[in-house]
This record gives sequence, C-alpha cells and structure tokens, in this order.
Amino acid sequence: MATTSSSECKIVPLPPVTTDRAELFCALETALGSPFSTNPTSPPSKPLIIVISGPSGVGKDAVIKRLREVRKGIHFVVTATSRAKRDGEVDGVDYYFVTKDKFLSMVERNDLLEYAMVYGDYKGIPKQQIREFMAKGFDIILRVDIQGAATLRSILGNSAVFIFLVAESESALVQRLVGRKTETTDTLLVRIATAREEVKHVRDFDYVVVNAEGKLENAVKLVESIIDAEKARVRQRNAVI
Ligand SMILES: Nc1ncnc2c1ncn2[C@@H]1O[C@H](COP(=O)(O)OP(=O)(O)OP(=O)(O)O)[C@@H](O)[C@H]1O
Repeated sequence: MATTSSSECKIVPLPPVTTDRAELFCALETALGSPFSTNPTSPPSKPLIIVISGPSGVGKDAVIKRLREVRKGIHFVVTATSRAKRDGEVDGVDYYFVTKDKFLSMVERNDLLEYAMVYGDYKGIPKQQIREFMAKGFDIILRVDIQGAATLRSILGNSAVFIFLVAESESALVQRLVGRKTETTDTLLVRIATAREEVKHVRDFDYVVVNAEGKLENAVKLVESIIDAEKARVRQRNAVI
C-alpha cells in the first residue's frame, strides 16, 4: 500500500472514506495529531535458554539432533563429560570428552553453569559457550538429566524454558533403552528404576512433550511450537549467564 509521510500532509478536515488512500492516510494522521509509526509493533524477541530433559533413553539426543536440522538460530551447548566416548560419538560435537582432572579444574575456575556426577561420570555445562551464542542472538538448547534440570531451575528460575520429554509409556521407554544396545543389564536396571522415579518430576517443568515410538517428527514439531510460542510472549524471559 502506498502511503504518504506526514510532512506531505496538508488536509485537515476528515475527507470521506472514498477519498484517495494517501490523502485519507494524511487526514487521519493529522486528526490524531501525530504520524503513524512504522516501528515494529512487537519488540524483537530475546534469545531463549531451552532446557530439554527427560529419563535416560527417552530420545533427548534424537529430538535435539532433528531440531538442529530443521531449525536455524539455535545453538546446542556441547556438554563436557568425563565419561568414555561411545561408538559413533564425536568429541566437540556430542560432548567434550575430558579427563576427570581437567573436569575438576573447570569446576575450580567456575567455568560451568551446572555440573553433576551421573552414573559415575561428571557432566557439566560450559558457561562461555552460552554467553557467546546468546550475544549473537542464538537460542540456546541445554540437554540435561532430571537432576541437572532441577539444579538449573534453582539457578535460572523462570528465565529459561524447561521441557520434559517422555515416552508414551514406561514399557515403550524400556523397549527403546534395550533397543539402543548401549547398556549392560545392570546399568539398564539402574536407568529404568531411575526413570520410574524421574517421571514424577514432570510438575517442575513448563512443558511436557511425548516422544512416541516412530513419531520423532511430532515431538520435534511440538518443541518448535513451544519455541515459537515463547517468542510471542508479551513478557519475555530474560536469562543472564
Ligand atoms: N520417537 C522415537 N521412535 C523410535 N526410536 C526413537 C525415538 N526417539 C529416539 N529413539 C531411539 O531411542 C534410543 C534412545 O534415544 P536417545 O539416545 O536420543 O535418548 P537420550 O534421552 O538422549 O538417552 P540418554 O539420556 O541415555 O543419553 C536411540 O536408539 C534413538 O534412536
């Protein structure tokens, strides 16, 4: 639509609506006493910190991997861990694999937003990466276990979005963990027993997303919708690391 700036407006009395559009625009501006602003009605959204958690084997990695493929402008924070690399994992992509000593020196320097001992190994979130990518306008994805999510909630409060990923049922979760073939029967048992306790923590989260068998795309779409809705919030969350 062609419009005229207020500086070119000369008509004061309101003309009929059938008047030329530019003239009408001027008349309306003049009658209201100020030019119509062309500033965006909605302020730019702030970078979000999105915490994705859920029981072991629920599909956190699978959902995040797909989300990164389909959505621009998000940075997945690579967690530092002292655990051994699994087949197919790449250092600096899946995790930063570090020695226990190196991990403890990162703790000492206060370089980690949150860290914990998980199944005998340390895992922690480097702060610097978050600061760097938020400054560039990226949304941040943090992948943590339930214990990590609880710690992050106490640090970040409502300044971050907390998403809890679940399988459609306990039985489906067990099938998925068994199917992954990364566990011994002993560690399987520990993970399943832990998962049974963990699902009780769903109330501490902002959103719950079901990652049902064969429906990874649906789960990813829902996470995307949550991010879109968060971007449209009137009172934006404001995470500072
Ligand atoms: N919707 C789905 N349908 C079928 N299989 C899935 C689905 N989501 C994930 N999987 C598979 O389930 C297994 C566990 O998923 P994944 O490793 O992503 O879980 P995780 O939550 O990251 O586990 P952990 O916390 O133990 O690292 C993988 O083999 C993955 O490919």
